[in-house]
Amino acid sequence: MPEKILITGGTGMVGKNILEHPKAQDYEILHPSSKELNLLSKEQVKEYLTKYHPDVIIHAAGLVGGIQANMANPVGFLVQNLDMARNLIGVAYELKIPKLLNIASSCMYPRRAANPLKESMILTGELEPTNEGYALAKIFGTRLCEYISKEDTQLSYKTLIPCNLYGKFDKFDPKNSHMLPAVIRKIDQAVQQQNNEVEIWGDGESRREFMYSEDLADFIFYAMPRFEKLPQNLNVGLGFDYSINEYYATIAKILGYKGGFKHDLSKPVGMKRKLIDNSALKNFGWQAKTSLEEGILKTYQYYKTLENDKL
Ligand SMILES: NC(=O)C1=CN([C@@H]2O[C@H](COP(=O)(O)OP(=O)(O)OC[C@H]3O[C@@H](n4cnc5c(N)ncnc54)[C@H](OP(=O)(O)O)[C@@H]3O)[C@@H](O)[C@H]2O)C=CC1
Ligand SMILES: C[C@H]1O[C@H](OP(=O)(O)OP(=O)(O)OC[C@H]2O[C@@H](n3cnc4c(=O)[nH]c(N)nc43)[C@H](O)[C@@H]2O)[C@@H](O)[C@@H](O)C1=O
Repeated sequence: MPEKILITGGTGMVGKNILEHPKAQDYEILHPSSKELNLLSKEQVKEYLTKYHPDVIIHAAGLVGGIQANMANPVGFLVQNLDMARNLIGVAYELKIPKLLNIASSCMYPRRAANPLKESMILTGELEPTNEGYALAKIFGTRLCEYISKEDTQLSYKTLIPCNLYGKFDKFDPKNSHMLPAVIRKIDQAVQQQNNEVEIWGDGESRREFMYSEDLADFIFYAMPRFEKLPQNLNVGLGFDYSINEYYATIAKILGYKGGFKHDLSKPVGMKRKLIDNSALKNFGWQAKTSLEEGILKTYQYYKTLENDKL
């Protein structure tokens, strides 16, 4: 019998990349949308998990957005993400679901911690204010998994800490999107409209580590048969980063934009740098395969398939 996996967030970017991965066929996968299973309702979570009792849960659901969405709605980002984690992880624990993989984020590292950010640095300092609510919820889920795995050794609840992600099924609208899809949209529009100036938020000197989402899906299927060996908390990133200016320049090259750039210093910039340490990931025996250029091209091709009303 194949292992039965429940994926939350199966309609999102990470979830869809997991479901599209060739190794998904080796498992029986349940992937309810939020309409079928609203994680904000403890009753629904209990009913669903009691009915289906999966062997593994991959928690990839959340309220997710870029810096501006986080700043505009800190209450939602804190409360919804915390409630989803509390209901899902809490009920899984009550029902003794054996394995759970919680997806956190590099946002939960302290804003002033030295880079590269090691797993041991969680809760060692003040958080970045632009996404503090979201980070607190992610820390809550991460610690809850740690406590459960310690308290009941029959249960193995682990956390992955990905860097920024991008790829197919990303969000491209300027209010909610992360930097990379936002820039693909901006530069594509400039090319289409023959504009010669694109605006960069901030001075462009901040640095980010962006991994192609398909690579995270690949890591998850690498980790599944090795679940017991997976560290309690594991950074999943590339081991290198680029400045925001470099991302704009690379996207411009791939999309054929020849115009200039202007920095808007009134826009939020967030963390100066959040490069995660990938030594434990390397020891675990995996590394990302997609180059930035290849990932941008594939994401751009996906973007061009979207109808205007889906942007
Ligand atoms: N994108 C990124 O850069 C990064 C993401 N992460 C983490 O990865 C995970 C996935 O992110 P990503 O795929 O980008 O996010 P998306 O915004 O693309 O997808 C979010 C998913 O969460 C689901 N969801 C939202 N609210 C609920 C709810 N109340 N009940 C059930 N499901 C709900 C949505 O379902 P529906 O559509 O049916 O409402 C959707 O499937 C998140 O935990 C995120 O924090 C970590 C680091 C970086
Ligand atoms: C992974 C992590 O990602 C989020 O944090 P973030 O990395 O700060 O978010 P971001 O991708 O939106 O921005 C990255 C950088 O890029 C700069 N930037 C330039 N120009 C644009 C631009 O046009 N749009 C955006 N959004 N940013 C821009 C922007 O000023 C910033 O310096 C968390 O909220 C949270 O969601 C989370 O988990």
